[in-house]
Order: sequence, then C-alpha cells, then structure tokens
Amino acid sequence: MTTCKASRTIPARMVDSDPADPSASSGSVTNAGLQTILDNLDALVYVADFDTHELLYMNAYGYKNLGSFEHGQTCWEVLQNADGPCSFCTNHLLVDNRGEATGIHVWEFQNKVNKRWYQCRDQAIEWTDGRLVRLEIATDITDRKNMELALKEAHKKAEADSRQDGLTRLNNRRAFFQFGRKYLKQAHRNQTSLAAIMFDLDHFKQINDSYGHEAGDAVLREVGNLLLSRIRESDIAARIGGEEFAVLLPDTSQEQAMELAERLRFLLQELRVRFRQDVLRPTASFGVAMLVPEDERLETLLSRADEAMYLSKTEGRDRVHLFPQF
Ligand SMILES: Nc1nc2c(ncn2[C@@H]2O[C@H](COP(=O)(O)OP(=O)(O)OP(=O)(O)O)[C@@H](O)[C@H]2O)c(=O)[nH]1
Repeated sequence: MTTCKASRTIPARMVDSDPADPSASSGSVTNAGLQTILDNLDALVYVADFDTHELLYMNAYGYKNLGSFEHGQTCWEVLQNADGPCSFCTNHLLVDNRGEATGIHVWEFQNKVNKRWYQCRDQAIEWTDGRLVRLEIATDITDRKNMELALKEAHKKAEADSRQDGLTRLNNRRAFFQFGRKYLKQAHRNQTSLAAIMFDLDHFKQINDSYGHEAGDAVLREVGNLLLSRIRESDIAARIGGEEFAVLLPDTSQEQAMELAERLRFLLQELRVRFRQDVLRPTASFGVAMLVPEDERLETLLSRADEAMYLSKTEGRDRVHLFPQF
C-alpha cells in the first residue's frame, strides 16, 4: 500500500494559470506554489468523499499532527482512530435536502486522538472528478479553549465562594435566604412541611476573650463540620451571623425537627475542640419553628424560630425550645 502524498490530490485546474484568462496574471500560482502554501498552513486541511468518507487529501499539518494515511482509508480512521463514522460528523449540515451545498459550517470540537481543540470550517464542494466531497479547514484553538475552560472554572468557583461562608464551608446568609425562599414557595405550592432550626453558641464571647479569636474560629469550624455531617442533602444549613446558625428542613415533621435539634444540641455538648493546649467545650441554645400557611415570607418563619431560641437562652441555655403551634 502506498502512503498518500498531499501533492497528488491537488487539482491541476485550481493551480495552473490559463494564458487565455486575462485575470490570470501575476497573482496566479503554480501547482508547486500552491502545494507549498497548503503545506505551510498552520491549519489542517483535508478532503473526504461525502458518501464513503474516503480521505482524498490532507496537507502536511495533518501528516505531522495526526499521522499519514493510505489509499482507501476514511477520515474517521485516520483523524479519529475510530472504527466507524463519527457521531459528530457534520456532513448532514453541509447540504440541503436536495443535496446542494449550503455553505460553511463553523464549529469547535476536541480531537479524540491528540486531545487538542479545533475550530473547524466545513463545507461541501465539488471535487475535480465531479463528486461531492467534504472540505475541512481546522485550526488549533487549544490555548484559547484552555483559557476559556479555566475562566469558566474560576467563574464557577467565584460563584460557589459567594454563596459559602469561608470559615465553616456552610451556606452564608445570602445563600440561605436565596435557597430558603425557594423552599418556602415549594412547600406552599406542594403543601408539604418545612421546619426551621436556629441555634446560637452560648457565651461565645467568653471563648474569644479567654482563648483568643483564633480559638473562637476553630470552634465555629468544628460546629460547621458537625452540622454538615448531620443533615440531609436536601436540607440547607448556614452560618447566618457571627455565632448563629440556621437549618431549613423540607418535608420534615415537627417531631423530626425537634429530634434533630435535640440531637445537635447533645452532639455539641459532647464536642471537644482542641486548640493548642486547651480543650474547648461549646454549647448552644436552639429554637425550632414550623412553616404555617400564613407565612408569606421566610423571615416570619425564622423570627418564630429565633423567638424560641431566645427562650432557650433566657431559660439557662444549652436547650431546645419549640415555638408553639396554634
Ligand atoms: N472567633 C470569632 N468570633 C466571632 C465571629 N463572629 C462573631 N464572633 C464573636 O461572637 C461573640 C458574640 O458575643 P455575644 O453576642 O455577646 O453572645 P455570647 O457571648 O455568645 O452570649 P449569648 O449568645 O448570650 O450566650 C462576640 O465576641 C463576637 O466577636 C467569628 O467569625 N469568629
């Protein structure tokens, strides 16, 4: 089998100047000249039979970057190392329903073999022997694509950061209210239950004053970890203030919410936070409230949980109170 050379397939009528043609003057190019141009292009140029996909021409860029080809091989074998036509082949976009060429189709894709990204300009053209072929010019856009992907990632991270409390990795206040309002609407629409638990660390100022702000931060982090480990994926947990936390629990009964609040209180009471040579033992006061049909705003539900929490504070802290249902 012979390996195809790009020069063989360049149609002579495209390159030789016609002495009878007045427009063919100093701008005309010889076959060898056109060959040189094509083989020095910083882009892949190839031609494949429209129906059989047989690769008819590929310039030097293709040989260097994607490998040589032999007579009879298809574009999907040579360019994609595939064992059948590519699922993303654009041929159907290059002709109309009468089989007429529709113009240039521009698209981007990642080559399966060398993993590089290309911007491809595809069109159906008539080949030198009259048959319809696919002409593709593909430019390597990997650097631009990587930059775009990095930007997208950075944007995603910035968005996540803007919703997250940096210290505890819980939702921040803004995200809590954003998600919470959606949950409230859903609960009303579906007539399902929604419970709110709020808690505030007890005498937290004393921890800061006695052991320093860093010790206080360590406690907040541990409380965040504990909370994250105890809630369901559908629950929303947040640090909504300095040492104040809130959880929204969709599809949760009053009994289940009280059970969780009591469990959290107990686990917090058991928590030992080691900071340097000290062991800190935080506690918290809890308030629980249930959504009622009259609650149009999340703030109304939270203010009841807050009231119940305040009762826990005034009654001695380290306890759970339920805002009574009427
Ligand atoms: N380390 C640390 N401390 C914080 C942070 N945010 C708020 N605080 C502190 O939390 C303390 C809250 O004190 P208070 O509002 O008096 O409440 P408390 O001491 O917990 O008392 P009770 O709530 O009545 O039990 C203050 O000392 C704040 O400086 C934070 O991100 N890190």
